[in-house]
Amino acid sequence: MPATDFEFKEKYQYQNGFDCYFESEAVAGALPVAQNSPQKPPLGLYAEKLSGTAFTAPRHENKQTWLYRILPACAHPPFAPVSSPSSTDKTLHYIPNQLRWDPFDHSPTADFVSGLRLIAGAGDPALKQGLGMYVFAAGASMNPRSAFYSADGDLLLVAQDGVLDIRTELGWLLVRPLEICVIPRGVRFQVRLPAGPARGYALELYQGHFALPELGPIGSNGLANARDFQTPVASFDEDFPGQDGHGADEASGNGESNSSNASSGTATNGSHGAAYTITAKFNNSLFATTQQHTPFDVVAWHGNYAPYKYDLGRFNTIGSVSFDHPDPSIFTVLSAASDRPGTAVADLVVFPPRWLVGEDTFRPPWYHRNTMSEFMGLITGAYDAKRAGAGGFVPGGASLHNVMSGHGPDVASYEAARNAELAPQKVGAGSCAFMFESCLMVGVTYWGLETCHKVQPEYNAHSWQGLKVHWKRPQPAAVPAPDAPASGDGNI
Ligand SMILES: O=C(O)Cc1cc(O)ccc1O
Ligand SMILES: [Fe+2]
Repeated sequence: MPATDFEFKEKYQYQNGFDCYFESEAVAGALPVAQNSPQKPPLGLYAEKLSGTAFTAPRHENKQTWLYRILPACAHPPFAPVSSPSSTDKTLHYIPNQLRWDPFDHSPTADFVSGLRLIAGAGDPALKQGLGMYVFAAGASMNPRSAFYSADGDLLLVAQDGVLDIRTELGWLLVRPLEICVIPRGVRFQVRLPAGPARGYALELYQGHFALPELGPIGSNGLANARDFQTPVASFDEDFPGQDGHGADEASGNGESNSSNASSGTATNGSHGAAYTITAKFNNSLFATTQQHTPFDVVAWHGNYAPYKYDLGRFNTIGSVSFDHPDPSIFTVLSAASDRPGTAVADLVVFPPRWLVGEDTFRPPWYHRNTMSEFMGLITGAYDAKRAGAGGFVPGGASLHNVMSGHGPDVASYEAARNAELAPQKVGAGSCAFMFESCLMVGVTYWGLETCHKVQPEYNAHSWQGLKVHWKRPQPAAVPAPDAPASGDGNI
């Protein structure tokens, strides 16, 4: 059901900034003053610390959030394994072929968790190394009495089709196509679909966290600006069957009541009955437990380990205004560093609408082989240098150009760009492609190679087998006289 204006304002409130130390309380006075863990936290809440880095990580990397909640997260029976395709299909197959996928199917029945498919990855969540690349397709909201978290890593979601209404322990995020969000490792969340089926891409970062890329000589603004990242405000439910939450020394907060969630409201008695299911992704297997109380009971929080969203339309695109096609690193939105400076385990790169003005320049991406692997998706529109339409690079589809796998414009794009008149040209109007780029070699799951039935077998043949030979053997030239002037073939 679409949110009314009133619901919209109440529910989706954000704090602006990237990697800030935020604080938010849904009930005034819920945050303790000048300390984190008083003997009795305000309003009878429990204090719970959520660590995103080792306690002793350097201050500039340290990430943690203090949650003030009605019951701590540990209050649940043991988890039990859940059989699911994602728990079994995690063997990665390493092949050098260029791969492209037709748009992945929508799913009428799956919710976000059952509709999340590992397509490719590298490393090992148990070692906290590497990353997973996913597509998701959901036709149903998650049960309002359910929550999901991943112990494997921070989850970056790229909405491609449909709207994601995401309830997290720390508040609500509305994520629409052309927006992305990051849910940190461990944060429990629930995905609802207020506008029908949703489809998108996800990257799970098994190590470290995303940061904004260095700007170097660009200066202090540009690319994704820090103030455009948005983190939710605290929001909570009260549903604690069999518990009297109104002890003599405790005040009851006014829970934010969400009209689309039958379980929410201000009731603190056991009238609802049904249990909440918590599903955990742990070493790429799913486990579930049930508990009688809502997991969305965080009344206040403070810290710098929190979900956030970003509208890709706010990206400040920078490019060459003289000649040559620059490296795509100028399009980096977020970057997760490896141990080597400047070498990312995962970059999120976008290709937004932009002007191309390069003189005497082959304007599309050059042919190249990259020591990094490149997984690309298309949110909307068309990508320059790749065929659009059926059998091409299509919204909702994907491509993978692995370590040192050659790629570049297809024949038609090459010939067109080679002969194009080089007037200023706007490319990608109304379109947005993105890339997950990684320094790691990426393996593909059986689902990605076979079960999804989306691999385009003719991708290489249709793209590059027809490339023409333009080579012309030079005729022997007269040797220039030793006192002839320099050619002066610079750009001035
Ligand atoms: O391969 C691709 O399409 C992505 C890409 C784009 C670009 O502008 C330069 C290099 C690159 O890998
Ligand atoms: Fe590339």
